[in-house]
Amino acid sequence: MRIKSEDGTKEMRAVWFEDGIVKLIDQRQLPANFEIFEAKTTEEVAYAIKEMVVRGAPAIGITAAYGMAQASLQGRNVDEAFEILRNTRPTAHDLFYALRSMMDAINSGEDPVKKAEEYANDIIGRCEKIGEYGEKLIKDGYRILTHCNAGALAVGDWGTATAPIRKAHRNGKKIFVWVDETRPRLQGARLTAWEMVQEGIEHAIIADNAAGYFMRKGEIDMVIVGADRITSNGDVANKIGTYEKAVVAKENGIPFYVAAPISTFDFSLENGDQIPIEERREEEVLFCRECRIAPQESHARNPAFDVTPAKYITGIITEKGVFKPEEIWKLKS
Ligand SMILES: CSC[C@@H](O)[C@@H](O)C(=O)COP(=O)(O)O
Repeated sequence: MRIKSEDGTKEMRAVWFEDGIVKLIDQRQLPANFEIFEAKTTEEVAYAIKEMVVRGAPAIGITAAYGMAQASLQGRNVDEAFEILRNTRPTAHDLFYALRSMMDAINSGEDPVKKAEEYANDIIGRCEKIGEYGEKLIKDGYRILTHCNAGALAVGDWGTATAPIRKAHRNGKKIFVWVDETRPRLQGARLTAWEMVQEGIEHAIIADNAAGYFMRKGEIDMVIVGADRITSNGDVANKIGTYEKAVVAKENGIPFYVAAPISTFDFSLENGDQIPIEERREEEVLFCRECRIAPQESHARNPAFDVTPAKYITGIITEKGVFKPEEIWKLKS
């Protein structure tokens, strides 16, 4: 269930650690080019996270875990590495969860490389479980909408929102996936569509503002998205545009599911208003790839995430089962 290399001969994860180097499929380049980015220092790992060479909450966490292992292997001050990596992207909870796990392990004398590898395997294993629980919600013939990329590239393997989709497809259910293009970085059109092609899953890319049209026409049976942070009351931060999909889904009586491992849950926050929302460079909106699409005089705003209130969410698919937002307190350890 890994990602296939460009020539289809090798299977790989979105991120791995080899010879002291953090290696990443450069997600900025897909699907046009398949290139591996090599991060040899903490600063380069931080750059890869910040500039979205790697993106998606669980994959960001795994990259940070390898970054900590690398820093420790290089004899670098791990507190300093922790700070550098912590200040890359503010919304995805997995980043902080991974950094804390690594610091605890390092402080208690565990082998950091082994720990980072265990961390990656654990998160990917959790996502496979999400696939098993989520698959049961998908009926034969379902047409499923997803937003952004919550696939293998966003985790390392399997994905969160795409794990149930992949399992359903593998189990022989006939499914169809509506892929939101996901402006401004086009994670849907570039990355989710690329993964659907790799898996041979029937799909169509739609403009971000087209989902409501298809919902009203009765052409969407369910929505599954990933999450960057989930708070105690079941509010969910995810890629900008998720909120409006959830509201329109509820209006049309379409079930709206969020898929995420427990590493994405932040029980220290009561509700979604407390989640720090990353605001990225205006150029991401003013340009489409290298081409400026807006007048030279215009400015833009670019929040990378929004918060979907719990009341719009039918269920949260985790490695421990499917929970209503008001039930997630049961997952608090
Ligand atoms: C399994 S990934 C879940 C989320 O991280 C994903 O839906 C998302 O919003 C990614 O945002 P990105 O800005 O591409 O890192």
